[in-house]
Amino acid sequence: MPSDTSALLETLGSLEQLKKMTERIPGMIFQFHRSASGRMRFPYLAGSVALIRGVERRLLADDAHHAFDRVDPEDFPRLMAAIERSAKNQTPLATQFRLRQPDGEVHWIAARAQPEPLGNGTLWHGLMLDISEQIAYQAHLRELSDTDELTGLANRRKLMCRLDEEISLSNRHSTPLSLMLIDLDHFKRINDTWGHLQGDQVLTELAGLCTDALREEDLVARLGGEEFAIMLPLTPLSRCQPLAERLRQSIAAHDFGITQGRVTVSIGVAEHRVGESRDVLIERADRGLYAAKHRGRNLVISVE
Ligand SMILES: Nc1nc2c(ncn2[C@@H]2O[C@H](COP(=O)(O)OP(=O)(O)OP(=O)(O)O)[C@@H](O)[C@H]2O)c(=O)[nH]1
Repeated sequence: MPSDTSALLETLGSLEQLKKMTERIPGMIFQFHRSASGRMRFPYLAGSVALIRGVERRLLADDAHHAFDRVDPEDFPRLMAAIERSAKNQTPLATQFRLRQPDGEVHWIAARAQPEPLGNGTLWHGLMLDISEQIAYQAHLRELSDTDELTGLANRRKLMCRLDEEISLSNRHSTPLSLMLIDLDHFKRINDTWGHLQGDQVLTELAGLCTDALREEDLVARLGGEEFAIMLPLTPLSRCQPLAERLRQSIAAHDFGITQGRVTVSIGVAEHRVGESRDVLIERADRGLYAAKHRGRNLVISVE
């Protein structure tokens, strides 16, 4: 066989191998072009068809909007800004966005690409990867780090974050925001009499009672030990006080599986004052709680 024929066969072989490989990679390699007039297209696109299902590649070679139309509207401006920045500064494009599939399924895509200035615009060479699993895993980790293991309620960290958000809304719009601090009475005695496992059961049931008593917008959290907190957005003290009172009564009446009436709580309540810091709000609610304990427990005390 003449050597130029064998070289040609070798080249065809490696092209075939390259084609096979790009079809099997769990993502896409691409060239993306944006002209000086803003026209966008994918002159080259190879890889997993699952990434942009239902859009013909030859259409994308002519107009990238067939793919961009699928980008979540919340992510679209960020994606365009990243492209603009990369073209302007000639720095690598690195971004992620949600892409909707024809069946409504949403995938998170990470795109990385190197820009190359051309006379009539910019050509990027890059790859896209489906990172939905990593994003879901990160969300799961975040959920774990925000959750109290025993009761499944939000933990202190989560409460503090949400309080900061709600306080800033309350400051901006002068909307009411209330906070209850709840502490089990003589919980040590419950543990000592019935054992730690039964104590845990009481904490879990109490968490359920608090959650059942409130609206979805309210946040019930376990601060640690036998102390809980409830944040009530858009709720003034005049509404929070009777809610706390009702909750106190329902807990005192609940059968926890140990002698009825043995489980009670003390509750301190305070309403956020515009401009007040998170710590001061907590400190005022805590003062109410302390007073409730001091005056004999199984009480709700509001601090004006
Ligand atoms: N079962 C169980 N007990 C806990 C947990 N965390 C803290 N405790 C117990 O909660 C009890 C809290 O006791 P204290 O701080 O003395 O308060 P108290 O007995 O509730 O008394 P007052 O608050 O003054 O009414 C301690 O016995 C802790 O061991 C937990 O996760 N599970």
